[in-house]
Amino acid sequence: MTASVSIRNATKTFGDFTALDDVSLEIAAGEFIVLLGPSGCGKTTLLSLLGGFLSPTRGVIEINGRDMGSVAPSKRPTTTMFQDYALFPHMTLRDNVAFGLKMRKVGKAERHARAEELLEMVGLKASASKKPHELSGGQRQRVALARALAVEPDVLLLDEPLGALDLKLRRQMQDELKAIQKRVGTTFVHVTHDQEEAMAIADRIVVMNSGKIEDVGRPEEIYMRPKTVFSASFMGEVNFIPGTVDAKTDNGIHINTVLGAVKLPETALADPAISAGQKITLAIRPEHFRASTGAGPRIMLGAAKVEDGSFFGTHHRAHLSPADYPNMTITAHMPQSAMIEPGAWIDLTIDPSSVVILPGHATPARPQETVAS
Ligand SMILES: Nc1ncnc2c1ncn2[C@@H]1O[C@H](COP(=O)(O)OP(=O)(O)OP(=O)(O)O)[C@@H](O)[C@H]1O
Repeated sequence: MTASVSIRNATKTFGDFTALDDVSLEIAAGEFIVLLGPSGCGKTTLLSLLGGFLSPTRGVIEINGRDMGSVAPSKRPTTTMFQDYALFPHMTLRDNVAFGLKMRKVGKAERHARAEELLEMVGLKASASKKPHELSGGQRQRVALARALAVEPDVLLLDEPLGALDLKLRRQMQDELKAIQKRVGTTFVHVTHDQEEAMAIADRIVVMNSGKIEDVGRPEEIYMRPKTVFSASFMGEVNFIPGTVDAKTDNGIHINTVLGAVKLPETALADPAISAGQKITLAIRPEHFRASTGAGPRIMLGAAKVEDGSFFGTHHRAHLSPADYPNMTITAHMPQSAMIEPGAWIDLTIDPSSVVILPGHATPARPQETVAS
């Protein structure tokens, strides 16, 4: 009913193009893994290697410790649910869900009982005798999920299964998908380019870029402690401040930035190997700025001028230009009570524990908007 997955040094080339480049990943039995990344980063290629629709050019795929190298897709303990989960239009929902069991020669009474059980789980038992055209998009998607689970795969592979749904339904289905996964305990590997979806459903998110894994972690780890500039910018909004490591001491990491010198705790390093003299980027989420001094440890980033601001109820969202580097735009969430008027000057401070020191320089000085739709 559930299985661990081991991907070791998997590479997939198409001619001289490398779609997947030396990817390794361990997935625990019963985990909900989300492969997240922009179009063309290799998510579907990786899923296809797991399902057996593609063979790796190099590397090994194991499911529950068994090498899948010579195992055909139909013989693998996996089922793939594609975005265009075509249900059979002439069949009832019951027969759609029972179809895989029929192919496996399971008797009618047993497969119908199992189909009804699964339809009940997805909230559609009362509609078992309906045909797919009588359903909404979300309901059809639930039938497709029940159908995929009917054959009891150890690993369910989902390729943008919610991509065809409108935003509201998609959010609702994300909650349902997560609840169902926890109930059945099957290992889910789910592909999406929607970072909110990844945050909502994943036990762990795998951030991919140009055929490589950039970052792996729980949603809060990826958001709060990203490992790379790409990962930080793909997951929500972030400000990048370029700098250089001046010195690493027992007392902290001394950094020169375009906004002045700062000292940060060692825990701020995304990679402990970052060393003195190296180019780095400070990543700061908009909600981690403070408008002025207050309780607790903080570092000053100097004065900044308010360019514009909007009131969001819980906070102001302001665009600021630092006095020391006016070409940079910083996006900051300021308290409700802050005086956010264009032209006003405020002191920018941050809690040092919220800053991440990333290796390398990010090219844009402007904050990265969320990439996902
Ligand atoms: N059969 C193929 N032949 C040649 N190139 C391919 C083939 N399949 C995929 N690619 C290329 O490999 C890269 C990765 O494709 P893949 O479908 O894995 O991306 P993806 O991350 O799933 O993107 P999307 O979100 O758009 O589906 C792309 O540049 C794609 O054009």
